[in-house]
Amino acid sequence: MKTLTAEEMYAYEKNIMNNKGVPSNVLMECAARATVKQMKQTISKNDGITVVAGGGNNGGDGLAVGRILHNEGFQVEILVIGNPEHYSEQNRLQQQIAKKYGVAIETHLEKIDFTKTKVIVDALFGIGLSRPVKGVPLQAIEKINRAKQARVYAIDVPSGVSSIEGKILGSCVMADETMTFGFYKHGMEKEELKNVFGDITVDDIGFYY
Ligand SMILES: NC(=O)C1=CN([C@@H]2O[C@H](COP(=O)(O)OP(=O)(O)OC[C@H]3O[C@@H](n4cnc5c(N)ncnc54)[C@H](O)[C@@H]3O)[C@@H](O)[C@H]2O)[C@@H](O)CC1
Ligand SMILES: [K+]
Repeated sequence: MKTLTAEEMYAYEKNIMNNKGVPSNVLMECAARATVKQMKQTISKNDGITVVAGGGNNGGDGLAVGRILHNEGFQVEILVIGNPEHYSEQNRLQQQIAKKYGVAIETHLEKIDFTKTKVIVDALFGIGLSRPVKGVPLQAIEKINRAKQARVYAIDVPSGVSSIEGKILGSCVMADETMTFGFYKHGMEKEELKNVFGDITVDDIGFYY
């Protein structure tokens, strides 16, 4: 399996954005729609869906997934974790859109009941993870992993897996499925990490360089 490191993936995305003129939010919408399409093969309308989003663009993907599913009649709640001062531009935009469509956005981990939700979307960290997870994000990862009744969909990579080093940085989400974009990410080629990613689907999200 050919995999790309975070650095190679950022360079690829940058080329598409700068040299082909495809805006970041277009890539994000395509990534989100690809994720929703994959999820709809296994989820049903009665399933409660909890999106756990970070403050970066991986969180932006999660927010877009949550908003699309909400608009299609699914029961969705979104938790956004992170310092509001550090939300990425795309993350802010996705929060604004989701709110305007009436999606419930929570920012306190303790307000979310992980023991009942049937579906969890892990959008805490993607290829931007650069150090071991601590504090509230770590608590969120632990809560996700304890929710055995839920099917866990990781966006791009399970949070806690470093696509820079191709390994787990301390602790990570154990996903049932991982939806990744463009290329497989460093770490996915490793046999010993197979149960971290679950079933992996790669979607080209429609753009080539
Ligand atoms: N237009 C784009 O750039 C696209 C981005 N995509 C998504 O964007 C993701 C990458 O987004 P970002 O570059 O914003 O990065 P992430 O969303 O993966 O990470 C966000 C932030 O977390 C911080 N961080 C790193 N390690 C941390 C830790 N241990 N604890 C707390 N904070 C930590 C970093 O400073 C980073 O700014 C991809 O994985 C993919 O899901 C996709 O939407 C495809 C298009
Ligand atoms: K993730």
